[in-house]
Amino acid sequence: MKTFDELFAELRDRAVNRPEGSGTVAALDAGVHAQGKKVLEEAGEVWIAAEHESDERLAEEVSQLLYRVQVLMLGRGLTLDDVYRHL
Ligand SMILES: N=c1c2ncn([C@@H]3O[C@H](COP(=O)(O)OP(=O)(O)OP(=O)(O)O)[C@@H](O)[C@H]3O)c2ncn1[C@@H]1O[C@H](COP(=O)(O)O)[C@@H](O)[C@H]1O
Repeated sequence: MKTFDELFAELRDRAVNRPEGSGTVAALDAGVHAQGKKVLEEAGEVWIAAEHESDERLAEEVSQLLYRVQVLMLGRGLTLDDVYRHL
Protein backbone atom coordinates (compact mmCIF):
# COMPACT_ATOMS: atom_id res chain seq x y z
CA MET A 1 0.00 0.00 0.00
CA LYS A 2 1.25 3.52 -0.77
CA THR A 3 0.04 7.10 -0.60
CA PHE A 4 -0.46 9.55 -3.46
CA ASP A 5 2.80 11.31 -2.55
CA GLU A 6 4.73 8.04 -2.31
CA LEU A 7 3.51 6.94 -5.74
CA PHE A 8 4.52 10.30 -7.22
CA ALA A 9 8.02 9.96 -5.75
CA GLU A 10 8.27 6.45 -7.19
CA LEU A 11 7.17 7.61 -10.65
CA ARG A 12 9.59 10.54 -10.57
CA ASP A 13 12.35 8.07 -9.76
CA ARG A 14 11.28 5.98 -12.78
CA ALA A 15 11.46 9.09 -14.95
CA VAL A 16 15.00 9.86 -13.79
CA ASN A 17 16.48 6.36 -13.69
CA ARG A 18 14.44 4.86 -16.55
CA PRO A 19 14.57 1.19 -15.47
CA GLU A 20 14.05 -1.33 -18.24
CA GLY A 21 10.50 -2.67 -18.49
CA SER A 22 8.87 0.23 -16.68
CA GLY A 23 5.40 1.01 -18.02
CA THR A 24 5.79 4.50 -16.60
CA VAL A 25 8.89 5.16 -18.70
CA ALA A 26 6.98 4.00 -21.79
CA ALA A 27 4.01 6.21 -20.87
CA LEU A 28 6.28 9.21 -20.37
CA ASP A 29 8.04 8.58 -23.68
CA ALA A 30 4.64 8.42 -25.41
CA GLY A 31 4.16 12.15 -24.76
CA VAL A 32 1.53 14.44 -23.32
CA HIS A 33 -1.09 13.74 -26.00
CA ALA A 34 -1.07 10.00 -25.21
CA GLN A 35 -0.90 10.70 -21.48
CA GLY A 36 -3.95 12.94 -21.71
CA LYS A 37 -5.90 10.30 -23.63
CA LYS A 38 -5.15 7.81 -20.85
CA VAL A 39 -6.44 10.25 -18.24
CA LEU A 40 -9.71 10.62 -20.16
CA GLU A 41 -10.00 6.86 -20.67
CA GLU A 42 -9.52 6.14 -16.98
CA ALA A 43 -11.89 8.94 -15.98
CA GLY A 44 -14.56 7.30 -18.14
CA GLU A 45 -13.91 3.95 -16.51
CA VAL A 46 -14.24 5.56 -13.08
CA TRP A 47 -17.61 7.02 -14.08
CA ILE A 48 -18.87 3.67 -15.40
CA ALA A 49 -17.63 1.83 -12.31
CA ALA A 50 -19.31 4.38 -10.04
CA GLU A 51 -22.65 3.79 -11.73
CA HIS A 52 -22.50 0.06 -12.37
CA GLU A 53 -19.72 -1.75 -10.52
CA SER A 54 -18.66 -2.77 -7.03
CA ASP A 55 -16.87 -0.56 -4.52
CA GLU A 56 -13.74 -2.66 -5.07
CA ARG A 57 -13.80 -2.19 -8.86
CA LEU A 58 -14.46 1.53 -8.39
CA ALA A 59 -11.51 1.85 -6.01
CA GLU A 60 -9.30 0.06 -8.54
CA GLU A 61 -10.38 2.38 -11.35
CA VAL A 62 -9.81 5.44 -9.15
CA SER A 63 -6.29 4.20 -8.38
CA GLN A 64 -5.61 3.89 -12.12
CA LEU A 65 -6.93 7.39 -12.72
CA LEU A 66 -4.64 8.77 -10.00
CA TYR A 67 -1.71 6.98 -11.61
CA ARG A 68 -2.55 8.39 -15.05
CA VAL A 69 -2.89 11.91 -13.64
CA GLN A 70 0.51 11.60 -12.01
CA VAL A 71 2.07 10.41 -15.28
CA LEU A 72 0.57 13.46 -17.02
CA MET A 73 1.90 15.76 -14.29
CA LEU A 74 5.38 14.30 -14.73
CA GLY A 75 5.04 14.51 -18.50
CA ARG A 76 4.44 18.25 -18.19
CA GLY A 77 7.05 18.68 -15.45
CA LEU A 78 4.62 19.59 -12.67
CA THR A 79 5.43 18.88 -9.03
CA LEU A 80 3.00 17.98 -6.27
CA ASP A 81 3.45 21.47 -4.79
CA ASP A 82 2.38 23.03 -8.10
CA VAL A 83 -0.96 21.30 -7.61
CA TYR A 84 -1.29 21.41 -3.84
CA ARG A 85 -1.04 25.19 -3.75
CA HIS A 86 -4.42 25.26 -5.53
CA LEU A 87 -6.16 22.97 -3.04
N1 LIG B 1 -0.23 2.31 -10.04
C1 LIG B 1 0.16 1.95 -11.16
C2 LIG B 1 -0.73 1.80 -12.26
N2 LIG B 1 -2.07 1.98 -12.39
C3 LIG B 1 -2.34 1.69 -13.66
N3 LIG B 1 -1.23 1.33 -14.34
C4 LIG B 1 -1.11 0.95 -15.76
O1 LIG B 1 -2.33 1.11 -16.38
C5 LIG B 1 -2.80 -0.16 -16.90
C6 LIG B 1 -4.28 -0.24 -16.66
O2 LIG B 1 -4.85 0.72 -17.43
P1 LIG B 1 -5.64 0.36 -18.77
O3 LIG B 1 -7.07 0.23 -18.39
O4 LIG B 1 -5.28 1.39 -19.78
O5 LIG B 1 -5.13 -1.09 -19.14
P2 LIG B 1 -4.60 -1.62 -20.50
O6 LIG B 1 -5.37 -0.96 -21.60
O7 LIG B 1 -4.58 -3.08 -20.41
O8 LIG B 1 -3.10 -1.05 -20.45
P3 LIG B 1 -2.19 -0.60 -21.64
O9 LIG B 1 -2.06 -1.77 -22.57
O10 LIG B 1 -2.86 0.61 -22.25
O11 LIG B 1 -0.87 -0.22 -20.96
C7 LIG B 1 -2.06 -1.19 -16.11
O12 LIG B 1 -1.93 -2.38 -16.84
C8 LIG B 1 -0.72 -0.51 -15.92
O13 LIG B 1 0.01 -0.63 -17.12
C9 LIG B 1 -0.21 1.40 -13.51
N4 LIG B 1 1.12 1.15 -13.71
C10 LIG B 1 1.94 1.30 -12.66
N5 LIG B 1 1.51 1.66 -11.41
C11 LIG B 1 2.48 1.78 -10.30
O14 LIG B 1 3.52 2.63 -10.73
C12 LIG B 1 4.75 2.22 -10.19
C13 LIG B 1 5.77 2.12 -11.31
O15 LIG B 1 5.38 1.15 -12.24
P4 LIG B 1 6.34 0.78 -13.48
O16 LIG B 1 6.67 2.02 -14.19
O17 LIG B 1 5.53 -0.16 -14.33
O18 LIG B 1 7.54 0.12 -12.88
C14 LIG B 1 4.51 0.87 -9.49
O19 LIG B 1 4.38 1.12 -8.10
C15 LIG B 1 3.16 0.43 -10.03
O20 LIG B 1 2.43 -0.29 -9.09
